[in-house]
Parts: sequence; structure tokens; C-alpha cells
Amino acid sequence: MISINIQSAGYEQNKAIIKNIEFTIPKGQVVGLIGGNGAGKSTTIQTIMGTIPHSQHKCELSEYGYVPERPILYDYLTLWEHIHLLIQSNGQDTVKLEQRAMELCKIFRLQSKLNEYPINFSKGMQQKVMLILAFTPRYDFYILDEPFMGLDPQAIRRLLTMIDDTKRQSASFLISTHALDTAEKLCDSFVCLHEGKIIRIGTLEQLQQHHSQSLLEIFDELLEGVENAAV
Ligand SMILES: Nc1ncnc2c1ncn2[C@@H]1O[C@H](COP(=O)(O)OP(=O)(O)OP(=O)(O)O)[C@@H](O)[C@H]1O
Repeated sequence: MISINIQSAGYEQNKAIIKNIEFTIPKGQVVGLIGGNGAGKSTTIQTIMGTIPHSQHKCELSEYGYVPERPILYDYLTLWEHIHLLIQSNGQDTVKLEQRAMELCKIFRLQSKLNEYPINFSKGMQQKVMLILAFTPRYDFYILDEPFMGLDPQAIRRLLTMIDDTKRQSASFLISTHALDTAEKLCDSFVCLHEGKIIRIGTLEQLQQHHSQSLLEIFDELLEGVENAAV
């Protein structure tokens, strides 16, 4: 189980963007981080990863796979060179990693692009490259920031299958997304953020409380409640 405990975090001294973010990610489970634009999802992820400039937090992580919100690619490396760089810097079995990377390139239909430069790929193809790099080594924990963004429907289905398979091997996931219909089916529980604070935590059943609603309807109601209370 991974425990996230963030007292406060922000980009400038004494200017907290997120506050009191506490939740756990049980082994073999997918936790969805949901919230509107600017709610603090990426800031929470950056804090967990220890890359936010100012923070008071306690999150003990070992190695993990990470897909950033926007693809991070080297201008002068081909797809194969990106994979190779990752394999060389990783302590796991090189042959196994190469096999796995090639398998993932096939899954995402990029096997014919190995000698091309990802910097020139379409947005969705670049997203696939980030997924291939994150899923090549086997980790116990993965942080995926908006992983479905730009993916075609086939790639979304394949990613969902990959997450499910990886989860079965006891890996945990923290996934930030606006794709609430997908999140509803994928995630075991949800952390709902608004203006840098948690407004609700729970499974879909716990969030539904009285009657069956979609995650989108629940989130809409939660926001309405918070906004009305603020008036
Ligand atoms: N590098 C930065 N410097 C200063 N402020 C930032 C920076 N990045 C984000 N912020 C601010 O932090 C707040 C939360 O942003 P964050 O990116 O965490 O939201 P988000 O929930 O991921 O939003 P979105 O769904 O739009 O990606 C916003 O008010 C944003 O302007």
C-alpha cells in the first residue's frame, strides 16, 4: 500500500496550490485522480514524485513508471534510441526489456517507426511512445497523468487491457484523467480534487451514496455543492 500525505505544495514560497491531500493506493488497485482544469491533479502528481519546488509532504516510493501530462522526447533520438536509452539506464534484464518494448511497439502499432524521430510524430503517436517507455520495465507502481489524451479508440482499449493485466500482477496505479466514463470502469476508487483540496474520496458505490449515478453526474453534483457553499 502506498500512502500519500501532502500537507501543502506549490510553485512559489508560501503560496500553496494544494493542501491536505491524504489518501492511500492499495496494492493491485487503480486510484483515479479527478478534478476540473486547474484543480491540482498534476501538482499532486509532481509533489508525489518530488519535483515540485516547495512542498511539505511524505510519500515513500520506490521505482515507478510515469507517463507525463505532455510527452517529453529528445529531439535527436529515434524511437529505437529512446527505447535503448531507457533499457541501458534500467537495472532489469536487457533481453527481456527489449522483448517487452517490441511487444509494446506492436500493441501500439509503432513497430514500423523504430528508426523515425518521435519528435515528428502526431500527438497520439507521441503519447504511445511515452506509454511504451513507461510500461517496458515492470514496476510495482505507475503514475499516469492523462494517459488517454490523444489516443485513438483502439489504443485506449489496448491501454485498458495493459493496465488490467499489470494490475493482476499486483501493481498499483494512480491515474489522473478527465475521461470520466473510462475512469468509472477502470478505477477501484477515486480522489476528487477541487481548488487544491480533496472534496471526496471513495469507490464509485461510496460516491453514489443514495442512488446509481455516473461518475460525471456525481462530480457535477459535488462541484455544484462546493460552489453553492462558497456563495
Ligand atoms: N509551473 C507552474 N507555475 C505556477 N503555477 C502553476 C504551475 N503549474 C500549475 N500551476 C497552477 O497550479 C494550479 C493547479 O494546476 P494543475 O496543473 O495541478 O491542475 P490540473 O488539475 O492538473 O489541471 P488540468 O486538468 O487543466 O491539467 C493552477 O492554478 C495552475 O495555474
